[in-house]
Amino acid sequence: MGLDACGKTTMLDKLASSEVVTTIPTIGLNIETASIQIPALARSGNKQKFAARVTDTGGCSKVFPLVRRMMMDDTVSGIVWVIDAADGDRLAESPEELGILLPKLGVKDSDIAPSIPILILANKIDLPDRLSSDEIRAKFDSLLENRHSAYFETCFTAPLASSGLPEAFAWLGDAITSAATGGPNNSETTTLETKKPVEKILAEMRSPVALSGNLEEWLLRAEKDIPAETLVQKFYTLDLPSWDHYTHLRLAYILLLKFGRRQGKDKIFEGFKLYIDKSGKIHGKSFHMTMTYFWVQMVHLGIASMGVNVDLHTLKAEGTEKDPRLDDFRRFLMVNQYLVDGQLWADYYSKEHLMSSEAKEGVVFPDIKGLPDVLYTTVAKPGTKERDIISASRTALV
Ligand SMILES: Nc1nc2c(ncn2[C@@H]2O[C@H](COP(=O)(O)OP(=O)(O)OP(=O)(O)O)[C@@H](O)[C@H]2O)c(=O)[nH]1
Ligand SMILES: [Mg+2]
Repeated sequence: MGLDACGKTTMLDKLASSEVVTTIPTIGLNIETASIQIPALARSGNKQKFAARVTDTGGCSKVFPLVRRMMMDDTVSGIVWVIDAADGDRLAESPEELGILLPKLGVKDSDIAPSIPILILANKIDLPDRLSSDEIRAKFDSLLENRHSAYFETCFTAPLASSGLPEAFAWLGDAITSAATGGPNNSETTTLETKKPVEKILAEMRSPVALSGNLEEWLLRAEKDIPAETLVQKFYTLDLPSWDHYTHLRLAYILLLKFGRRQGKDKIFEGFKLYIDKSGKIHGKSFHMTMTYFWVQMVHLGIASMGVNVDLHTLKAEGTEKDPRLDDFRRFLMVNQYLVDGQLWADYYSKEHLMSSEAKEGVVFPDIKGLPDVLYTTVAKPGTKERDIISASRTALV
């Protein structure tokens, strides 16, 4: 459980099928239940499987009364509470909602350590504007005092092995077993610990194995995805099926090709800002100018790398037929595989620089290395990684 848009459905889809599928907000009383099996590490270090029946409730607090009722009738072995670590605006709301729920689980007196273990998952740690673990823990400390709980940092959009989930569910598995057998864990008070360092999760997310896993998922997704024009239409009617890195790149690809560099870039800036402000689906996020510019630049470079019939600076088609076509996103991904790395910005910008208010409100130059230049990319040998090509001259910010 957790507030809306924190990632519950993404997690469930991931655990149920081991692949991330497109999510739309789980609305109202749509309560989904699925069986999951997670490869987890037992406390002993041995590999084990965690199997469970899990219910995804949707984050809307209107469903909470129903959930509470369900929990009283049903057997609840453990609670997984998900937090959007990058949603600073709603961080206070999250423990409040959990606080409303906990007394309904049969334990009214908070100084009795309840036997139901609570797994707190701070999700979306891949996002640069995520809160620190200290900030998050501070909000939950008093609520979880004397309760059997643990805190883990996760990224549901990362491959399962590096998502932090196996370690987190290993803890939950042990905790549930101990609670059932009245073992030593039962009397354990709150242990808010990060079991896997964030740096490790982030490094693993960028490892060749993880990125090739992402690429495989994305290629499958691109094969079955809605047509480009439908996506654009949904973008303008504020009704996209998801708002993730894949969707951002696909929109940038389509808009740059459809309208050319200058107009396409403006449409991306204006459209993304409008979508974040008005769609009502994106909480706690505001438009980030430099980040958007960075990805526009990367997608522009990617299109240029396709060796196609367009002017490389303006992205205007030189022939009558546009090549590549708007629906060639799959080919675009195959040529520009490194773009599945949502942390690519970290090669160019330090987190402090990118997260400064100056960078959010206007475009700033990178502080680690210059952005690559379109012209350099076009002379690169096939197979050369874009990230290896460093432009000596700083790209004009237009
Ligand atoms: N960057 C990033 N995005 C994530 C992560 N986990 C989920 N998301 C995105 O967050 C958005 C919301 O995720 P959902 O799984 O729909 O959230 P939910 O909690 O089910 O939301 P409701 O159904 O509205 O309660 C989607 O666009 C996901 O792709 C993550 O670890 N990192
Ligand atoms: Mg959902």
